[in-house]
Amino acid sequence: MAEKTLPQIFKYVDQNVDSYKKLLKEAVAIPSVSCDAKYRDDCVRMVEWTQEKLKEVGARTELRDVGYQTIEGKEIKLPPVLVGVLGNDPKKNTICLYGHLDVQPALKSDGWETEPFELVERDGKLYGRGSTDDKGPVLGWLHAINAYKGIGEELPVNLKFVFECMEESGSEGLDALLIEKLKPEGFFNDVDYVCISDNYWLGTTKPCITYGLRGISYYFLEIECAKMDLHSGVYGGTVHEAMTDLIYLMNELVDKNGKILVTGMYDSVAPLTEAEKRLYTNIDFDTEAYRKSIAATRLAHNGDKEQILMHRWRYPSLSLHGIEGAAFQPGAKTVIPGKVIGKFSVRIVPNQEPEEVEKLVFDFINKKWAARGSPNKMRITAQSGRAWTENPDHPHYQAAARATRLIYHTEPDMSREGGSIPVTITLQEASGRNVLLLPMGAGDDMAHSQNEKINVRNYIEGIKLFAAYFYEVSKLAK
Ligand SMILES: NCC(=O)N[C@@H](Cc1c[nH]cn1)C(=O)O
Ligand SMILES: [Zn+2]
Ligand SMILES: [Zn+2]
Repeated sequence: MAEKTLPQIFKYVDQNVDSYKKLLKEAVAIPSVSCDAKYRDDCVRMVEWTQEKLKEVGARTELRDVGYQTIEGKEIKLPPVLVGVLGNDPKKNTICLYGHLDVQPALKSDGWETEPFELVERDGKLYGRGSTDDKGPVLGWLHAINAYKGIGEELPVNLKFVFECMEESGSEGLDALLIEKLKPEGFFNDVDYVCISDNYWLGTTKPCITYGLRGISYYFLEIECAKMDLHSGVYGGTVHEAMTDLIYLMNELVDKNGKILVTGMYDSVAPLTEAEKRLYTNIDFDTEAYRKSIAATRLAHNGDKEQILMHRWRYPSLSLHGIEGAAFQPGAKTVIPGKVIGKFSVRIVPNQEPEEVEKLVFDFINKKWAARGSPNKMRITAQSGRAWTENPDHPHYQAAARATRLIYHTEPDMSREGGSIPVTITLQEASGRNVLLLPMGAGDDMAHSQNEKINVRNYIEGIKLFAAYFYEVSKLAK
């Protein structure tokens, strides 16, 4: 590949900004919300739409069936997984790219300034659900491939794709597809590296490359006191209320400083070594900017940088997410909910196994429930995914760092991330190869939140970064 290829690609990308925005607008307009069965057809539509785009860049694609999920006793078909292959030159390195096409729910009434499923450009930012998590990055890969084609240059690597539409809901069916089908079929045989772009820079100016993720153990805690909702003027004072029991249990889980109260939760957390402790000192992270960007009054751990990073990356945290069945709509509704489902999760960390964490939480809740002596019905279920870490001293990381320096003219931080991408460790095990997370978006993109956005700069420079990453990986020894 000629010396001037990358500069030509960068120029091509700059000339095609409008078409990249247009495609992201189309993708965001498909409300592929995976956690709500009523959007299941949109999830399928999103997978099929992406399949067409993958075909347009020349990939061989197939939609793999991953069966059904059970929601409230009903069997619902899971969206298919989009699997693709582009190139099979044995002289070239092969990268397996993973991304997800589903999104978290969003309603304008949640507090969005504009319609969440309509991509809107304002002040150099593209607002819309999925813009940064993860539709922008997935399209970024396709645009980077297209840019090579656009300047008439052969792609310097072979690519394999795994794009799913259930990541935000525990990646149901994906592990089985990878381990029981794709691996035995030889899909990973020629894979040399795995790359995922589904996380963010730590701050807003400095790029990073990510070598660790927390896992997640998500709980549904259901309490039922009656077969229907009740008038509190008629039944209040005469029944043991489900909501009262639920609030009691949820309040037992974590203290006001965020310390998890579930017995044994910290026992198997990997011990902090002196060498690891030193790593946090050099990370470029402005806790005050982080605090201000969310308008929080005060951060935990007195806002100490090292402690904040450690509690995002290497210690478990427990969050209370919501209560299904509670009267959350505006207005003074005087109902006693008949059944409520409390939702909370534990972000789990290296050395903690999901089964072990689930047992600790179940035992703790059962003990508290027995002590409460409530006559109501209680049920707790969980879905979990493991934590992941990788060796950042690998040539793969050096290649990604060279690509990043070329685009952003600065040394990227080697970071870990507090969020979870359950399939990462499965891809690491199935391929036996080095896995790397190459984020496109910035730390203030507000994924999962109101007014999710991606900066135009991150989207466009991210496309160039992906193209440069292909080039750098192509130079690694076979
Ligand atoms: N971008 C990754 C991401 O947001 N992952 C989710 C995964 C999830 C959601 N529910 C269960 N797992 C996350 O919340 O980290
Ligand atoms: Zn994501
Ligand atoms: Zn997400």
